[in-house]
Amino acid sequence: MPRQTGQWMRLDGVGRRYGLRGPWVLREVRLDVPAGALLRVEGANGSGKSTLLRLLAGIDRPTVGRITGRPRTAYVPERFPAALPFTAAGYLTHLGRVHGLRTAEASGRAAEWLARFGAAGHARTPMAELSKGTSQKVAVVQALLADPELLVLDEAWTGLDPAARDVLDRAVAERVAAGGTVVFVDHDPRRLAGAADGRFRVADGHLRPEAPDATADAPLQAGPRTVIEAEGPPGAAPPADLPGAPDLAPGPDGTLRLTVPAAHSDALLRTLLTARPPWHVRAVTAAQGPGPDAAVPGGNPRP
Ligand SMILES: Nc1ncnc2c1ncn2[C@@H]1O[C@H](COP(=O)(O)OP(=O)(O)OP(=O)(O)O)[C@@H](O)[C@H]1O
Repeated sequence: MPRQTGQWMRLDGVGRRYGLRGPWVLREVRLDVPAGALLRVEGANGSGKSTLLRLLAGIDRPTVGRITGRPRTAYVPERFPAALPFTAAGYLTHLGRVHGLRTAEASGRAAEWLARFGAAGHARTPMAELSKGTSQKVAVVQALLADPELLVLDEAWTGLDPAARDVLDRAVAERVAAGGTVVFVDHDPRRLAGAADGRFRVADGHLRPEAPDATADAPLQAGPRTVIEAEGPPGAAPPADLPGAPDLAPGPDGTLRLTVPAAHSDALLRTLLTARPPWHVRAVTAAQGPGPDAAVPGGNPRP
């Protein structure tokens, strides 16, 4: 997909209440959604996060106010309707066509994405027979299938196994790197920590910007670390100013192994994937063994 520039969606004076006399769940929401951004929405249970995401996804309308500038949008709902009369591949191909893909393209992409999420073996399983985790993979794949400009993820990682969560992290980084925008809610505060361009909190019906991602700060040099195996163009040095000051070491088959605090892994992935020319990410795994106290820093200085 060509890189998007300057495409915005705007929420202006948006309010939502359910029923004529229901309480206002959201009031006077004003939000500019820029192209090429990763935005996180936080808030207590029942504060209105899903309500906001449904408005952003375009599957619900504001009671008052205006939403302008709708990009091509895909959405992973908090609850995915699993009991649909399709096989997984049949459903995804159908959805791909709804998103404007030709049948062969839709079924090819469905197969690729199912394989990437480790669910290729379930392509022909009826949706109603899928496990919860596989059903969630299908929910995620239907949204990724057609390279949406705006991807709205409501707790999309919940129910995925760790490998699939990593795949989704990477897919999000790729979407943003390609100029798309991703808006997400997740109960895990470490989800894509350090990578978000903006954080917002829903409280008392209002949406307010939060301070820049505090989790990107130095204390997260301690804690879990992620190993990224990446392959660059032949003979190329790694991009300058790698986020998270990764430790660098040769990996298998001519790859470079970058070990970074987990909180910085998405920002690092994004830097690698958007390098010119881009680096290819071969594997992303959790680091084994002792943390950074025992590691020898050998990477770039922190930006
Ligand atoms: N379809 C609906 N009809 C009536 N009330 C609704 C509907 N959807 C949400 N609500 C109410 O709106 C409020 C906000 O709900 P919402 O699901 O948006 O919150 P949330 O922040 O996503 O919650 P959680 O973190 O528990 O998922 C709640 O009081 C909820 O009961």
